[in-house]
Amino acid sequence: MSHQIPVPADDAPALEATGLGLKYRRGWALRDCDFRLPAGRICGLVGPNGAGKSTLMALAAGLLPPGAGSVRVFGGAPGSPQTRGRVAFLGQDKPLYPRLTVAETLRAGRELNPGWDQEAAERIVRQGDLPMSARVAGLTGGQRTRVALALALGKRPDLLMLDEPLSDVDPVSRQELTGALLGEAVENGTTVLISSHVLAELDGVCDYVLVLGGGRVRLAGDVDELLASHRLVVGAHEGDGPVPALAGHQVVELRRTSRQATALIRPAEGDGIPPGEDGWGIGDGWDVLRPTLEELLLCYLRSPQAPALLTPCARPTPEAALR
Ligand SMILES: Nc1ncnc2c1ncn2[C@@H]1O[C@H](COP(=O)(O)OP(=O)(O)OP(=O)(O)O)[C@@H](O)[C@H]1O
Repeated sequence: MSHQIPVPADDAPALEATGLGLKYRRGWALRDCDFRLPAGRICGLVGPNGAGKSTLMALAAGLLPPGAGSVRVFGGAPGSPQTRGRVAFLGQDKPLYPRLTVAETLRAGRELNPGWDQEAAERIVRQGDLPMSARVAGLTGGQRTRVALALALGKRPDLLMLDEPLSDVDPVSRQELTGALLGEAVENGTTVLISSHVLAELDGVCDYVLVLGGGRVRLAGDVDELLASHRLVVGAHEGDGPVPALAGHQVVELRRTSRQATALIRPAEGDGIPPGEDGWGIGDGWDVLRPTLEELLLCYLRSPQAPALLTPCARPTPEAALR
């Protein structure tokens, strides 16, 4: 089926939040969140339980009104007629009608969504060997997830938000579905925001990350820029005192054994990337390694006190703050 990809009138980011917050009775679920997700990126949303990931997605989907600040979706208000058709959100509960068959579920998707892509939706269902005639009520949790994903992709959204979508899917199907999802996203220029606790699965998949902790943004930006502006350093060091080799750097995390210290560091000032691979000035006897995305994320998750870092493309524009 032909589908015209809506081209934004300007280069509005897929998501832009300024001072975004939401408070429940027990306290702030999300607070003072500033970040920007440019269109076309595959962004991993990471954080410990209760960090605010689902809350952020619900706000961006227009399911909850912000308690403070704002979030814009392609420059518009979440849930508004301007943005509703461009966004698909798959929450953790994956609501489907149990009495409908898979075919009837996809037909409902077609009737409700003007830009419906039947081929894409059927492809996802068929790859799981799911009979179109099967009733949703008789499907396993993983099979329901597949149907829910087919519905979300069939909508051909410009922004696809997936809240731990594959938690009940077996490892082989998980890998296959991730590949299919990304294939569709890259082909259509879809922006994807995907939350997951499986950090290894985000490596090689995401080109952007957003890390939340305690309802606040801890880390946000382009994966290559973030990896380039951090180093894992490993060297001999005894005792609990300061590690002289790390002076002049921002230490995100420092772990010690009796004879060795391992640290994730970044430049002390701003977000500058030291010039060249040997520009870190750590000194002889230390291994200076580029971290993997999983290592970088784990270090930030283990060190909630580390100062937040947003790469330049992840910072909201000054105009956004005035809206
Ligand atoms: N409906 C609600 N009523 C009251 N508090 C809520 C509600 N939903 C979420 N919260 C609280 O808001 C905070 C953020 O929750 P949220 O579900 O957004 O976190 P999360 O990062 O998605 O967690 P998880 O990884 O466990 O899914 C938590 O402290 C949670 O207890």
